[in-house]
Amino acid sequence: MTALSRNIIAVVPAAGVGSRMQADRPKQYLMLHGKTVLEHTLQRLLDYPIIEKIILAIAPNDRFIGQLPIIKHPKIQLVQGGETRADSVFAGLCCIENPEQTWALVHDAARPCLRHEDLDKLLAVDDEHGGILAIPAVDTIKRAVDFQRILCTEDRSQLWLALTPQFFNARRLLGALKQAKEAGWVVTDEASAMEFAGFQPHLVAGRSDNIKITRSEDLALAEFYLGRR
Ligand SMILES: Nc1ccn([C@@H]2O[C@H](COP(=O)(O)OP(=O)(O)OP(=O)(O)O)[C@@H](O)[C@H]2O)c(=O)n1
Ligand SMILES: C[C@](O)(CO)[C@H](O)COP(=O)(O)O
Repeated sequence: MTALSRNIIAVVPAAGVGSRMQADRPKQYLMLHGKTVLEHTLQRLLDYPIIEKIILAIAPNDRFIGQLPIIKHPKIQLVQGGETRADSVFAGLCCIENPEQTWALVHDAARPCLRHEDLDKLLAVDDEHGGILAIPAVDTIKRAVDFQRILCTEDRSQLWLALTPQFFNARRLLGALKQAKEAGWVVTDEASAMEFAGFQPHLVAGRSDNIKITRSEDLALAEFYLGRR
C-alpha cells in the first residue's frame, strides 16, 4: 500500500484522571496560554491537513468536554474511553470504519507541544511495522532494586524514550492490542502491543520538547514551549 492510498485518522486518548498531577481536574483540562491542554493538542492535529478525522476518547464521567467549543469541529468524533490508556485507544480504533485502509496516528492528549515537522517525519513510515516518535536517551540510566538503590547502569547507546504520536495500520494495531490484552501483556504504548505481536516498529527521532504533561512542574515547561514559534 502506498502512502498516498491510505487514510490517516488520529486517535487521542483523553480519558485519564491525571493522578500524578494532583490538580483539581484531569490535567488535559488545565489551562496554558488561555486554552486547555486538550485544545492545544487538538488544534495541532486539526492544523495538519492530511489527518482526516480525530477520534477523541473521553472518560464516561467527563464534565469538562462540553465547555470546549473545539469539540464541535466536524473532524472530531467523541468516544467513551476505558479503564486503561490501551482500552481508550482500542475504543477509538473500533470507531474506524475501514481499518484495513486506514493508518491510526495515536497521540496523547497530554502532549500539546507536538510539531508538524515531527509529523512529517513519522508519516513517512509506511511498512507493516509502523513507527513511533522517540528520543535517544541522553542521561545515564540506572536500573534500581526495590529500595531505590542502584543495581546497575544500563548501556544507553541503544535506549530510546518513546513519545507519541505512534503510527500503525489500524487493523494490525487492533489485532495486536486484542492479542496483548488476551495474554495479559501490560501495554503502556501502542508499540509494546505491536512488539508483542512480533513487529519491530521504527524509531523516528523526534523533538525533546514534545513533552507529556504528567506532574505539576511540567506545566511551566509546556507553557514555555507553546509560547515559542
Ligand atoms: N484510562 C485512560 C488513562 C489515560 N488516558 C490518556 O492517556 C494519555 C497518557 O496517559 P497518562 O499521562 O498516564 O495520563 P493519566 O492516566 O491521566 O495520568 P496518571 O497516570 O498520572 O493518572 C493521557 O492523555 C490520558 O488522558 C486515557 O485516555 N485513558
Ligand atoms: C504512550 C506514552 O506517552 C509513551 O511514552 C507513555 O507510555 C504513556 O504513559 P502513561 O503512564 O500512560 O502516561
